[in-house]
Parts: sequence; C-alpha cells; structure tokens
Amino acid sequence: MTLAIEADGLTLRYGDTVAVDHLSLRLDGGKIYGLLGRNGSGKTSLLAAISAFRRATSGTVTVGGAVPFENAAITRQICFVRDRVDAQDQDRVRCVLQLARRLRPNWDQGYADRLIKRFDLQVNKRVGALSRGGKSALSVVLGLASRAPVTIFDEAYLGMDAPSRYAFYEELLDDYIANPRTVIVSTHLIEEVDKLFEEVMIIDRGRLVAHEETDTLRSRGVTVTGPSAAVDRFVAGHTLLGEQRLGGTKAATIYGELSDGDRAGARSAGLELGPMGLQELFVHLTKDREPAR
Ligand SMILES: Nc1ncnc2c1ncn2[C@@H]1O[C@H](COP(=O)(O)OP(=O)(O)OP(=O)(O)O)[C@@H](O)[C@H]1O
Repeated sequence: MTLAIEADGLTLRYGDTVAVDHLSLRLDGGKIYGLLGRNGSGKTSLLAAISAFRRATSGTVTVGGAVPFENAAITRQICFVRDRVDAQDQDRVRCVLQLARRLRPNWDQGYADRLIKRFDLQVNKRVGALSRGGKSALSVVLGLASRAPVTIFDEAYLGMDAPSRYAFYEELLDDYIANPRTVIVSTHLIEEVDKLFEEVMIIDRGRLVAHEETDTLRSRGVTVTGPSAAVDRFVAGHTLLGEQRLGGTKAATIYGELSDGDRAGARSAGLELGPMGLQELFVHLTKDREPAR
C-alpha cells in the first residue's frame, strides 16, 4: 500500500516559537525520502505532525488523503521512531517489542529476531538501562520490523556507532527493496546516507527550501578538480560553496549549472568535473543564520 503524504500551509507553534511555518509539500510515497535541516529547523515537528504526535496549529497534513490526528486507521499505518524510545524507563525491552508485535499489523517477528541479533539488542534489560546506542538499536528494530506503510526514522540511529549505523543503512535498503514502502529519514549525517535517498527535502526555520530528486539536487552544482591555479581561474565569477587543497591539487564546489562552453573549457584546461555533494548544498542553503538552540 502506498500512502501519499501532503501538507498544505502546515504551521506548528509552541507558544511564540514557530517550528513549522506555512509549509506545503507532497510526497507521492513508495520512496526513501531524506529530510535535512539544521538543529531546531523543525524536522521533528514536521514529522510529529505527519505521525499524528502533534496537531497542526493551522493548515493541514494528510496521509493517504486523511487527517492522521486521532485517526487510528491511519496512525496504525505510520511508525515514527526517534533516538529515544517512546516507552517507560522501567519497561523491559522484550515487553516493548511484544507490544509492537501486537499493535503493528505488518510486524515480522522473524525479521525482528534477526535484527535483535545483528544489533546486539539486550532484550532482558529495562529501557532506562540501555546505553544510548542500545536505545537507538531498539528504535531501529521497532522501525524496521514494523514494516509500516509509512516509516519515519527521526535521527533514530544517531546514537549508534559507525559500524551499527552502516548495518542499519544496509538493512533499511535491503528491506525496502524486498518490501517497498514510504520511508522518511531525518538526519544531519548527510554524507553517510545521501545515496539512500531518492528524494531530498531541506527545511530551514520551518520552511521548505528544497524538495527534489537527489540527482536533480546534486546537478545544481559541480565539483571541479585539478591543478590549483587552473581551478582558481575556472571558478572565478561562480558562486563558490567550498574548496579543499591537497598539495598542488584543488577541488572546488561551485553552485549553478555550467554551460556547454564552460564544460569544454574545463576539459581543455585538464580539469575534472563531478557532481556536488549534498552536504555542500545543504550548508549553502541553510547557512545564513546563527544555529538555533
Ligand atoms: N515541546 C516544545 N516546546 C517548545 N518549543 C519547542 C518544542 N519542541 C520544539 N520546539 C522548538 O521548535 C523549533 C523546532 O524544533 P524541532 O525539534 O522541530 O527541530 P529539529 O529540526 O528536529 O531540531 P534538532 O535537529 O535539533 O532535533 C525549535 O526552535 C525548538 O526549540
């Protein structure tokens, strides 16, 4: 089942703080979406509205054409996990998993058991006694094994160490291919996960500043590599997003598409052109402010 997600003028306020600001978007579903944003940009608030954890202050959000808030038929289809587990500290991990098994119509116990082993999840511990990585592992098992038509990982795996995070990316991709569904992953570890995303949304101060297919976003800029002096000559007059130097070689990232003439000029100057990293674009689109606290 593919459920489209639509927000129209969605606004979420906490007192005077506007966390999501008249945001409109449409996700057709059946893809892995990346949601990128700096700290405090409104990622969790947006995802909480989609998952019916929070009611919109104004505007609307729908999942499969229906408003999810207080709508059990829809919320059953949505699994929202974050790096802290929505359970009491004194609950045993195995009880949290048993509850998910009862509540989640698509729960796959065999898959859950395999994930428990792979992530070394200690099911007899109480949730409050798990390490940060252990809490993330529990979230990841809940998110993956639920096989919910809409599965949302809100920085759920950030407490894990690098090998466990890569294991999670592998599991997510393999299971998504075997059981297609809508997955949204919010993160700021962009370079680790950008290959997973078919579409990327970038949110800044509660507003959507980009939403495109990942390859289209990447084509908005170019990385130019070659001898430093030739790179400097080539990038002069372009919007420079960043540069790295190694000995006499330099790689510079510029924003904006290149003309055929520019490309031919680069080739004859012995320069290599490659796609831009999402990280650089993200920094460029969201840099003009102090970080939120
Ligand atoms: N329960 C709350 N009460 C008051 N303000 C809140 C609450 N939750 C979030 N905010 C504020 O809303 C804004 C958006 O926060 P949100 O958690 O949605 O952003 P985020 O992008 O998920 O941030 P982070 O990456 O740091 O988790 C921030 O200014 C935050 O301080």
